[in-house]
Amino acid sequence: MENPFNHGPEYLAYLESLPKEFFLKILENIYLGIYVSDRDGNTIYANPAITRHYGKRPEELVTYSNWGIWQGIVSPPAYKEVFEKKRTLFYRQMHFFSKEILTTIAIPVFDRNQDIDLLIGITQDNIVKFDRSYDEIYYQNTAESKSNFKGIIGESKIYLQELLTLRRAAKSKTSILILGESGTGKSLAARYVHNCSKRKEQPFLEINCAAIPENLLESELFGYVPHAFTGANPKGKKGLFQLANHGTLFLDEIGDLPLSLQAKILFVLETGKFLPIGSEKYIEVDVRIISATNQDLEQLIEEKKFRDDLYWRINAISSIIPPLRERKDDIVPLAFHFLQQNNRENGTNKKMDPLFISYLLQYDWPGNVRELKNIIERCYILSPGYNISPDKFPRKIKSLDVDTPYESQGTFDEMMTAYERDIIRACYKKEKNITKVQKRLGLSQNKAYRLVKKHCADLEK
Ligand SMILES: Nc1ncnc2c1ncn2[C@@H]1O[C@H](COP(=O)(O)OP(=O)(O)OP(=O)(O)O)[C@@H](O)[C@H]1O
Repeated sequence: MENPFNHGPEYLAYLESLPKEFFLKILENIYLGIYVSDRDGNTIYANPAITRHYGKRPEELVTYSNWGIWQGIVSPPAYKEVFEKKRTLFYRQMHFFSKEILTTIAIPVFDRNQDIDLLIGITQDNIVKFDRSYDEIYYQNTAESKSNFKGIIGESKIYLQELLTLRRAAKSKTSILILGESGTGKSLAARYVHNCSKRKEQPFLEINCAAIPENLLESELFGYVPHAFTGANPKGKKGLFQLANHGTLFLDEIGDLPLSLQAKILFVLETGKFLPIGSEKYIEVDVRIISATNQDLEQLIEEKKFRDDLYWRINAISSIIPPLRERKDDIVPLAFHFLQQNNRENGTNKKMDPLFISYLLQYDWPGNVRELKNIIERCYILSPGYNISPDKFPRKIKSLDVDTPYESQGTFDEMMTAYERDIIRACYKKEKNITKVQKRLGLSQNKAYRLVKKHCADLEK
């Protein structure tokens, strides 16, 4: 048997073991019209569905010896051209008598000398009424469709459920607290709430409370009057609360908000007004607050670093965005989405190979969606060809794959040390404690201590 698809020997043997009746059953029952001509244009096979398209029964067709018969039936005829162009052709044809439009694919099959051996024609009429279309099914089950929000990707039940909660909460003015590990998509979720709300035409402003020093944070949030303090803009400055009036203000990393500002924010939330720095006149605002953090706020309350009254105010509704490792169904759609972004920006059409995808699914993604996005971008940039293959993965991801074809990365001892390092570091990052690493990996106390010291010195600081 010819093996143009380079099947492995086992699969090839399996195919050869299947009985002829099995293949006949498939061909005869397929709803698409199929016929096969030899290199001289003699029709050597036609399946029953072809009758629906061309009004001729298979036995009538195979007795004709020349593909020229099609010239009086469909226009334009495809088959002569396939012999000239020697490639698959896609045609829209019209049936002369019924005036129906047919979609036809004419596929040349080559012999060892690259001459056309057979020609396969596949024909489909366009009158088929689809019971369901892929787009419809796919779209119904994705975050983009459920959310009406372009660029939010997800198919896992737990993620879609979280988006549903947020969408419902968006309808009111209630404060929302979004929790989740870093990189899970909390900021994106905040935007999503805004877009689902009546405020979507109004401003959406965000500030990262951890990234700005306390004194600047206050003037960013509340603004100041002219000459409020030395170094201030003489014209004064409007704060985010004022700029976001009628819209949404997103307070990212709210766990890092200094206590003094927590009191001020609580006041705005309770009264709907605030004093800009240096002013004695309250400004009234109507702002929806969404906050996010990856810290444990209840723990911060116990440590007296976060006010519990503010906590209850911002937490009218809370949503926990699950880490990516708990919603593996989202990994592939997200990866495709990020790859498409890169393809679009660069006018390319790179594809991920199946091994690449299996690596994606095996990894734990401690940096969540952000890490996935970065890895896809990195692999996209580093893969020069059409195919994105996993050899561009960072070693920490590759080391998880036990089925990787062997490729030498040094001596046996060097590879074992690298492997040991990956395991210990991954475990220590997760457990953050030597005793837990010891238990998790079933090590002796001494060995756990020695390995963590050896491989995780930088993580211990
Ligand atoms: N469901 C999603 N669909 C598409 N892109 C996503 C999704 N979730 C996250 N991203 C992308 O992943 C990156 C990280 O998301 P985002 O900044 O919202 O995370 P975060 O939880 O707010 O992170 P941090 O805690 O560090 O502030 C962003 O580029 C974001 O657009």
